[in-house]
Amino acid sequence: MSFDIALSLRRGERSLEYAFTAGSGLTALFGPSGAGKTSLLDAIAGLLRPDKGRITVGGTTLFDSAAHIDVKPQKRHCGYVFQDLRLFPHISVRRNLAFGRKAYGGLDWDHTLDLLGIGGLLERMPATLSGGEAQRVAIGRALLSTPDFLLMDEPLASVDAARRDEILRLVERIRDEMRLPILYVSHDRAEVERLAQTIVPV
Ligand SMILES: Nc1ncnc2c1ncn2[C@@H]1O[C@H](COP(=O)(O)OP(=O)(O)OP(=O)(O)O)[C@@H](O)[C@H]1O
Repeated sequence: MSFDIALSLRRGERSLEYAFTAGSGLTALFGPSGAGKTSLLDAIAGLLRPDKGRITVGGTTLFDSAAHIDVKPQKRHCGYVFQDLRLFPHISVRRNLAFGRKAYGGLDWDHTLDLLGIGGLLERMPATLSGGEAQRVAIGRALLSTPDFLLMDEPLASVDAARRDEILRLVERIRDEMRLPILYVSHDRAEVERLAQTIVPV
């Protein structure tokens, strides 16, 4: 089982509830703006504490209020591609990618740069990148930390129509070659139907 989730959390006045299980491959969280997709990703990454419930990813329990389990964010081994990317603006692409990278036993650097087509961007600063380039660097940073699973929050949000298909094909390659559990947020039905093994309406 990739994801086994049953939890409730509060955001301001709102109470959000989630319950689903998903097998291997890519699982899409699909729903309108404000439905609570990002909040769930934050809870799985350990950035937001649920009121109660359970989060199990790839057989590892990350949070279980009944059993008093709450694994620290840095111990969850999660690659998170944020909706707003959050590249560090003051350091080069190379240093952004090196951040959090495993020194030994990590993903192969050259292969990852090749896969993402970002080898030529290493000395650039994030502010000089196009939306699609910045998106690929953010995905690269998440992958190079050699995560146990990936959280991707609308990775096509800052990508123009011409680059859309390129990033979609990239996500398909990551899904098929790396075989990580992936939780992928989108509000685009065609995108979700193309990519996902499991679709979870939120
Ligand atoms: N810091 C906060 N304080 C109070 N309410 C919040 C906060 N962050 C989010 N919310 C509310 O929680 C709900 C879920 O927000 P969330 O960002 O998870 O939705 P989403 O489905 O990811 O939306 P989008 O597709 O627009 O990114 C929304 O109603 C939002 O207004």
